[in-house]
Amino acid sequence: METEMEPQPKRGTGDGRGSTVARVRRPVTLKFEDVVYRIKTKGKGKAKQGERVILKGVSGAVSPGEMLAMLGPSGSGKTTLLTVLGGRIGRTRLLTGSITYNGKPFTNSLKRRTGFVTQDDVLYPHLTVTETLVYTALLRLPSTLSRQEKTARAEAVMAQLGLTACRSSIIGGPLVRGVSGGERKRVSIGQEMLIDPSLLLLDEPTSGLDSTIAGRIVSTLWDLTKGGKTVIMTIHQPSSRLFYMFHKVLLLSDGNSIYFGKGSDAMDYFASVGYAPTVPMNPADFLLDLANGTRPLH
Ligand SMILES: Nc1ncnc2c1ncn2[C@@H]1O[C@H](COP(=O)(O)OP(=O)(O)OP(=O)(O)O)[C@@H](O)[C@H]1O
Repeated sequence: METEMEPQPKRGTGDGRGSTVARVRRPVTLKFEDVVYRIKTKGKGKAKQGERVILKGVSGAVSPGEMLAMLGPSGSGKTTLLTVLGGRIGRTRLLTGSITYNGKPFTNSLKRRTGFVTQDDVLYPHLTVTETLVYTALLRLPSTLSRQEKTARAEAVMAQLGLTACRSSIIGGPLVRGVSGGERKRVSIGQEMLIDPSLLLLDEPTSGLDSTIAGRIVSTLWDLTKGGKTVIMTIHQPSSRLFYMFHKVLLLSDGNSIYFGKGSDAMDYFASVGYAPTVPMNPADFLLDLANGTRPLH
């Protein structure tokens, strides 16, 4: 049976986190073109069922070694697009356009190499960080690997994500205090890292975290791209430091893509079409103002 395991990452030095030097064995180039997604809506009373267009012809591409951030106001379609790109919405008449992974449609083999971190983590509050990752490894990794190999994989992921210091702390929840929000998010990312995904999608991995912790998480994800992973995330309001870490940015406004390209080119592009801030500002804030239909500072 084929396993999806990659070589173990080498342990890093310095901050206790491992550096991701293992290359992805089967990198993924994702291209999406003119993606339209509709949902069915209920009419009031005797009114017939209608449809609402959530994504209105969105296009883009992301290559191995790149991190794509999807930005936009609340309700603009970021999570929906992430879910579509993660192969979690089946092809029906309601989803049209072309979405290819290395030139092919989403397959079961790709599903095994795809990690998806949802916005709301589902973790057991009474398990420790180590228990959470070891149990996930035992459940998710192929039976061709021994228990010892699976445990070693969990250990490697903990080192890679800087979780060693809190390895014996419980996760916690609303009623019982446990690890911090940033650590908790890293445990969720770790659960997906166990399968060593070629394609990693994350819904709001920094929401609710302060900018320093958010920065650490995005840096960790940036490190992952160096091994050839393809990383896509939705993000609400990144600081300018984070914004410039993204290789590509997709700005959504009411289901329309109003910018797709390098983060570092976004300001020049909008200046060239007549939209430039009159004082220096965080480019992400500027783009969100534009996506909200507010011309900043006017
Ligand atoms: N299954 C569904 N049923 C009803 N409405 C839906 C469904 N899926 C998405 N929507 C609507 O589509 C729009 C886009 O939702 P989506 O969650 O993708 O936005 P978002 O940009 O991720 O928002 P947020 O930043 O608030 O998470 C919203 O208006 C949402 O209510």
